[in-house]
Amino acid sequence: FRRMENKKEKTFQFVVVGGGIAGVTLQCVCHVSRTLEEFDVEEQPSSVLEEKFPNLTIIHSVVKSLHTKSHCVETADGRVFGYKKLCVCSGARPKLLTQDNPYVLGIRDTDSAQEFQKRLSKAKRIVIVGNGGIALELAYEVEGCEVIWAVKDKAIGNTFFDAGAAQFLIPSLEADKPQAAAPCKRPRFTTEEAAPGAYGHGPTDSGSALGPDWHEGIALRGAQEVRSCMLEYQCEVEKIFTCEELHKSPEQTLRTELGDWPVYVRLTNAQTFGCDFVVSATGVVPNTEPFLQGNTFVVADDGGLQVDDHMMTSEADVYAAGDVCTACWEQSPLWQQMRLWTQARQMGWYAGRCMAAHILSEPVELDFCFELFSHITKFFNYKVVLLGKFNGQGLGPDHELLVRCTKGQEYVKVVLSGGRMVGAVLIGETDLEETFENLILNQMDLTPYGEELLNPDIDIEDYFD
Ligand SMILES: Cc1cc2nc3c(=O)[nH]c(=O)nc-3n(C[C@H](O)[C@H](O)[C@H](O)COP(=O)(O)OP(=O)(O)OC[C@H]3O[C@@H](n4cnc5c(N)ncnc54)[C@H](O)[C@@H]3O)c2cc1C
Ligand SMILES: NC(=O)C1=CN([C@@H]2O[C@H](COP(=O)(O)OP(=O)(O)OC[C@H]3O[C@@H](n4cnc5c(N)ncnc54)[C@H](OP(=O)(O)O)[C@@H]3O)[C@@H](O)[C@H]2O)C=CC1
Repeated sequence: FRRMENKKEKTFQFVVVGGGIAGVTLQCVCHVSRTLEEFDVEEQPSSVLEEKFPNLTIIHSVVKSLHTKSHCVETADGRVFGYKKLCVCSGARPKLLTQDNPYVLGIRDTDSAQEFQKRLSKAKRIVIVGNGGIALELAYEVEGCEVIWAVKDKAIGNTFFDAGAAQFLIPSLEADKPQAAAPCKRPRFTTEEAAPGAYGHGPTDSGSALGPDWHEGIALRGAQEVRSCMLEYQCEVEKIFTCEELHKSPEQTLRTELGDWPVYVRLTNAQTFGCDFVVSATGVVPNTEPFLQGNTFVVADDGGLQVDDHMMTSEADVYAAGDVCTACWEQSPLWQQMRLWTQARQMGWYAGRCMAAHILSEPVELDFCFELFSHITKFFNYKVVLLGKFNGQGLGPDHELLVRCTKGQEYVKVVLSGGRMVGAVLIGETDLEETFENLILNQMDLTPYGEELLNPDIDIEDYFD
């Protein structure tokens, strides 16, 4: 304890670990409705930020260890900084199918996206494993390459929607893609030359996570003329093996059938595919190791640091926000945590408010943004809005669904519980997000409207105005 005390170079009121939330600048927050927001994110040189905020000091180094008892952090270059309040925003890293296999890639930050792009440019066939955000994006975006997409479930996109929505989206995988859209106006991410030991090049080995439109600035093109996507449903990876291993196999016919590839993937449905490489799009693990070791943080089942309704961890004066934490407060019946940019921003902002309020001994209430889950994104070139318990999460059989679908145009699903709207999935330009958000928030009894609620001839926005 005394050794650390003596080593402290300086003690700050607030210390934030991680440049995802702390280091990005919100340039333009555009409120789509009360809880839905779209925003641009711009990476800026730290000198610009320090000039703009004279109370801010940016230290380019990996935090190697945290000493909660002596309230200090030690960086990879041996510097020690004290804190009054600390917020851990160290994000997450891909939960890969297998570690240290050069043929298995994960995508998280600019470096890993560039590595993927480089490998893809020479690839004729890739296997994508996973059924969440990254797999959905890649299966649609990758051009000039044969894609085998292995999913555990009966339908695509299980983390974001149900089988009905998946069915609506599937034709887009098979169809020719629309002409390239107008270039996206959001600023692109670039990798700055970082000092040795700075995050992204040090022991944590990863930069900040990518976000919306990450693939629009880079060509995701393989070495074939055409693209194709073949889906393998309800299967997992049984084994990944190299061509050397295959050649040792006594089964001559298998070797001939599979052809020559650098790597092979055997799935649990007894299918084996050769490919140039495998993308493991199988979720994330919160970045708590190794720098939080030696403390007594209470960790949730998903590996995140448990935080309460003031974003406080189990260690005194240590807060956490974003992908690294797991929300363990009594949650609103209409909200759930998902490791998304939107929630990382909201949590970071709210943690900052709580830290300041605690220093000033002021009360602070759980922010309104945690009342209702809302996410706006794009899949297969469709706008996708998810509200509340959009997949009937945690509702058991006690809920009703209303669906309206126009092929190639829109998919609207409403989740009702006890006659009240508790969730919705809106795909396409439905223009319903604001009205539905209000109906979910005000919990109006919608029983009298029955299926008319989704009658396309009724201007619902006008009706409930
Ligand atoms: C390919 C991809 C596409 C995505 N698309 C979307 C999307 O369209 N919409 C959406 O809402 N979300 C999206 N996400 C998810 C979103 O990017 C994350 O949820 C969000 O960025 C998490 O923010 P964060 O600040 O918690 O973590 P991160 O952005 O990962 O930031 C953590 C930071 O901490 C630093 N760090 C870690 N350990 C240390 C240490 N010991 N010392 C110092 N620094 C450290 C890291 O270098 C990093 O800079 C996407 C993610 C990926 C990978
Ligand atoms: N547009 C957006 O909003 C986007 C958001 N993101 C975010 O970025 C992060 C990383 O994305 P991603 O990696 O796609 O993570 P996700 O959590 O979105 O999806 C992971 C998927 O992999 C499945 N899975 C987990 N383990 C295995 C396994 N061993 N074998 C086969 N499948 C497995 C999961 O199934 P199960 O759920 O059953 O465990 C789930 O379908 C996520 O937080 C995601 O939300 C990423 C891209 C776009």
